[in-house]
Amino acid sequence: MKDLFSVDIQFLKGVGPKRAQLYQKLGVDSVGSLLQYYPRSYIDLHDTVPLSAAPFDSPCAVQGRVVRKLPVARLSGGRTLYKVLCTNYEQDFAVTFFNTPYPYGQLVEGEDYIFYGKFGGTFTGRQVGSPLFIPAGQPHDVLPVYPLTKGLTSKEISRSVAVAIDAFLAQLADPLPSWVRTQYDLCHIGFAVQNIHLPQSPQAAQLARRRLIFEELLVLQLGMALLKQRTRRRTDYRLIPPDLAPFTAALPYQLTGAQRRCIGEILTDLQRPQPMSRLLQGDVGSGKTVVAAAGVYAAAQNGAQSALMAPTEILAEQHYQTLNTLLQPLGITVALLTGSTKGAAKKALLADLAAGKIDLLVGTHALISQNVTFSKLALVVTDEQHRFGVKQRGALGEKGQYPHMLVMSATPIPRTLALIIYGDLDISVLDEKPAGRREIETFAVDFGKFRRAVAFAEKQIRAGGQVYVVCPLIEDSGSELKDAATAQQQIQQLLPHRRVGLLHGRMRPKEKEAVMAAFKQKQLDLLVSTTVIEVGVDVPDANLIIVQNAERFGLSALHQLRGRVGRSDRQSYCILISDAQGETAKKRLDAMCRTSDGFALANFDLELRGPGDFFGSAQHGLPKLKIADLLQDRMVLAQTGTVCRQLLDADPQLRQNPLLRAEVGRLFSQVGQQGLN
Ligand SMILES: Nc1ncnc2c1ncn2[C@@H]1O[C@H](COP(=O)(O)OP(=O)(O)OP(=O)(O)O)[C@@H](O)[C@H]1O
Repeated sequence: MKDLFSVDIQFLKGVGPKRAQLYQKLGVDSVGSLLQYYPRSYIDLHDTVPLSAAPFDSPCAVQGRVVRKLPVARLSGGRTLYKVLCTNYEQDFAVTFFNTPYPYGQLVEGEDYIFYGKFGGTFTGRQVGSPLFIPAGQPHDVLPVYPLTKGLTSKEISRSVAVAIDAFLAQLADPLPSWVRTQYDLCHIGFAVQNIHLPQSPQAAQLARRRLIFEELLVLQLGMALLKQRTRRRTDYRLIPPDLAPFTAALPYQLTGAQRRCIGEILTDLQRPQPMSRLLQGDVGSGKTVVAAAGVYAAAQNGAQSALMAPTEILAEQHYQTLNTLLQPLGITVALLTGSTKGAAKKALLADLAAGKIDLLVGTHALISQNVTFSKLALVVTDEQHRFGVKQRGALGEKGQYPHMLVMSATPIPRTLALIIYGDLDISVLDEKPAGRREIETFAVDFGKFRRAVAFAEKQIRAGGQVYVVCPLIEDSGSELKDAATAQQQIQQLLPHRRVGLLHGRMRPKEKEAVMAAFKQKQLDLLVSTTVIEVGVDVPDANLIIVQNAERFGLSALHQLRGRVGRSDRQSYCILISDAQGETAKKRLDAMCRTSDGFALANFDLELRGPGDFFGSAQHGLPKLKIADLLQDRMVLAQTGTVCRQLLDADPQLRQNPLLRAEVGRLFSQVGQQGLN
């Protein structure tokens, strides 16, 4: 469809500059992108009902003959009424349009049509306003319904699409090689485009859909594979593996088998001439940080620098503390750069960095700002990559000569999907928790038990533990939801002798850091917080987490929250407080009580909510798909994966498949990856 993407939509008959602006809002700027603007659903006009059976309050299809078109009536307020009298032989009905002469003009007296709309009015005088209609007996009796923007109706889009198909269908070249179509029984692009928009039958629409889904997933996988190839350039930092003995000897614990295996995989990558691109996937609390630290150690032993980017300041600060404690005794200089590093301190830090005096720079996305220059950046680690995505990952990578990249994620995703979502990465999995960890006991209770939960907290604190209380809101908003500030006061009243802290996202970074540090150093017994503590916070002595209004959190958030405890060999507990009666909420809380396996919970979440939230492209920085769904269409993914490999083996840069290559470029331009060379 290459050329059609350069044909401006405004020059399509019936569109013009004003409508073109509306189309822009839908992301449609060319004839090519219009043809890829697929319907959301279809109205099947096969199913007509007799008028007497048509409901008054929901739309349906009724067949009828136009008896008489009444003269145009001018109404008050400048409105115009176009009214047509029809019959379906047992009863008459009226069809009306306000201010829209076009459909009125299309109806012909004496002809039969199928009308689709809401048949209101009275029992004796049924009336349908602005219905969709087609001549009875027309082969296209399935009408597309498009996602709309204000000012553009589904019918208008359908009309523009029909014009585009009439004018350009013959010019459509198929991006899929013919052997792929034959082998996988896929229809030609021309048939697909025509039948996704104007299906001759529901079966034809199905064939079209399948083919377009196949093409889109293939293009996605090709793009990911090309990105991966790009990272397979030569790096300036082919490292010599260091002796890890001093590193492991300095640790306060033994590495788990999984940690050793993952460190091994990373060190092997670091020796290769191509830069590493690796995802380190591990459930909450599995000990990812120390694995990353081993990579940093290896780089530093080779005289090269590392960077670690965290999604929040709290996490950046925490990583800084952990890594500094771990690495500084080994002679490695660690520094922290966040949005709150300012003035002279920042200037000095940046100068040291550029002079190669800093071995590891930890920070937030401040690391990718322009004035940050490394002298020899060999390893880039990003934490919780779903908050960054493909684009930012690339930006940090550009600060060195193809440095090695390690991405840490706690999001449990089935391997087959991880391969797609992180298609540009190799994967290491930490599938073992540190020794001595016990199952976190989880209870779901109602608000009536709040005082008992606080009494239980007191018991844990007395035994040397620490407690989180998580609330969905910061301050009392007048709703019945528990807010953090009120909860802090209540708990302080119930436990006057305990030190109760408050942490929320609206506090200044310095204040947040101070509270977090106080909690870590056990100057606070109990921390009431909003979800700022959701990701990654590590306070090993914390062994109880109480979540208020637990129904307000999704399963993955609850799992992340619970992961804040159970990070030592202390028995840990999670109390989920909720009065919600809803089925889904109850099922979620039940699942939390049943298992603490992140993968099992993720699968259950998918069943409950559908894939939308979990695999939303916004989270992963993947391009937005137009027709395919990564979860529902995962069977197709297996096929496109095979084709992707076959195509690239024969033609690594897709030079012989320029149409496919152009499709890849277009899909990935959304995530800032134009030059997929
Ligand atoms: N092999 C080990 N033995 C004992 N404790 C360990 C081991 N590895 C890591 N830990 C400790 O376990 C805790 C969790 O480690 P870490 O913070 O790296 O987890 P994580 O994988 O980043 O988890 P999350 O995704 O929840 O942040 C830390 O307190 C860390 O010191």
